Amino acid sequence: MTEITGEADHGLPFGSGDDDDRFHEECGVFGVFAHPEAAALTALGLHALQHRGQEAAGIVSFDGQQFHVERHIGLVGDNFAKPSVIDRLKGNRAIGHTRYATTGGAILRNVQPMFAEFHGGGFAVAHNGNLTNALTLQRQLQKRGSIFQSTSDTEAVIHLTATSDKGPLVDRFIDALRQIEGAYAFVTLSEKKMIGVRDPHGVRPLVLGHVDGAFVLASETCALDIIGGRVIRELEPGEMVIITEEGIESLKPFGPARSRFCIFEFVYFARPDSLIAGTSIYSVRKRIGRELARENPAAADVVIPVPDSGTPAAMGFAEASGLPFDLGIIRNHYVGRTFIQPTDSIRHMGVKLKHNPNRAVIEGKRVVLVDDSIVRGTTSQKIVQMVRDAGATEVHMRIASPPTTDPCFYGVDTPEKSKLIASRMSVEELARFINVDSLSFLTIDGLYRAVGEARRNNEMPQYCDACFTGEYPTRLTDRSGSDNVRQLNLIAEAS
Ligand SMILES: O=P(O)(O)OC[C@H]1O[C@H](OP(=O)(O)OP(=O)(O)O)[C@H](O)[C@@H]1O
Ligand SMILES: NC(=O)CC[C@H](N)C(=O)O
Ligand code: SF4
Ligand SMILES: [Mg+2]
Repeated sequence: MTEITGEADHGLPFGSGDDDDRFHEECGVFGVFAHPEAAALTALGLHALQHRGQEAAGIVSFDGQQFHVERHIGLVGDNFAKPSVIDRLKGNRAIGHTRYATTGGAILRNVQPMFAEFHGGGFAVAHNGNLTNALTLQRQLQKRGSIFQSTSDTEAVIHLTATSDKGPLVDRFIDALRQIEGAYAFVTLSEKKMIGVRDPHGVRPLVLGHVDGAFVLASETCALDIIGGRVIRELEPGEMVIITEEGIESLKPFGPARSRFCIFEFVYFARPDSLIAGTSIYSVRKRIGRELARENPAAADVVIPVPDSGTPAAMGFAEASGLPFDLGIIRNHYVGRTFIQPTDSIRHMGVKLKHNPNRAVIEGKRVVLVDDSIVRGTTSQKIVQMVRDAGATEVHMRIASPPTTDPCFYGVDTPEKSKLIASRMSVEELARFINVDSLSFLTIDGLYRAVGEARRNNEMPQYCDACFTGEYPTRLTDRSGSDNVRQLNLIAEAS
């Protein structure tokens, strides 16, 4: 996992430099406007969004005169639970962020919300997503004199907004958004406004809600639940909402684009108790498991999830196949992510620390193991060995998504293509590698069926599924440009 303090920032446009090659969470954004407990509610909202990013968290508030900024490496609960911290975040409006880095290392100066003093006032920005032309923009801006304070992609938006020749802040922000490519859900705070906006394809989620009559923006509905708030609706792809003392206004600043929401949110990222398009993620995951069982049945005695992420799909699998479901692997919840060090030997040990077999339900059984995805194959290899050592007579692995063959450039930290095991091996080779009696993945159409479509529309896919298909919904300018995108930063830095 990421070494947080004292880490040299590699400055790469993609990937945080994290040497643990999983599909990691992305980021969580939250904001509340015109509520006397704005900072406390934001801390709670971020706590509910902790699963989306555990490296760092930050809150920016505004008290009518001044902005207050608290940004920390580490978990929300470790940094924002103390009343003294919340007391420093004065004001009745606040925005917050939980980060898992995708561009720029996990160091303090990349922690969000980012904040800048513009001509005309302060501007704070919280971003979930990743820009695919950030490095290209950064170079152009630097040639024009911009001095970047971080190595995060998000900062380009601040410079583009600051240097725009348009008039009011909203127009300058829109001007900036029209120049960026990639995926984003932004929540911003200026002296008079809180703005929420989703990219034209709506790759990343953002919901609008309210609590005690105050407007709230959040990545997921679970962040509204924790504060006793209510969902109003999801922002539409390409929609911007502007919240002021006077109320709320909705704009569509971009041309028409097809919705391409991230299908992996259903598979893994979002919390199971969150709703997307009114449907619970938990129920979609169970449907995914049912599809998986229909497509890939297994002659076995028991269905066992790889916790936590494989659990709802395993329940669906058991239901559709008529096999008993049992907790054959117990997960230790006290193995924090930062506890696992980024060396190969200790990474393997990390998996052992996290999962332990429950021999009582495994011994002498033909086991179906269900997990949501195989990224590098480390988890599967270890878990299968564990289950065999605990006395399973056969092990059949069923994966609740198609093979992950391509990296995500939209806000999920993924290993490069060559490290994605499914891009290098056929299913048969992979089955041998992880040492199972059989291995199957859900088909892409099976996944689309589980999210409520008849099948994938191959001409115009309804979702972003690029990590399974290699078909990216936006340009990847930094990757295709002539510049060497892997140029390193000149400074190594400590937080
Ligand atoms: O093939 P690998 O590279 O080993 O990665 C795949 C595993 O990583 C994720 O789980 P993770 O352990 O990160 O978290 P979880 O507890 O939320 O499932 C995912 O759910 C798989 O179980
Ligand atoms: N995972 C994310 O959404 C990260 C947001 C942004 N790209 C960053 O690295 O800070
Ligand atoms: S590439 Fe995969 S993880 Fe990334 S946004 Fe698309 S579907 Fe989601
Ligand atoms: Mg998992």
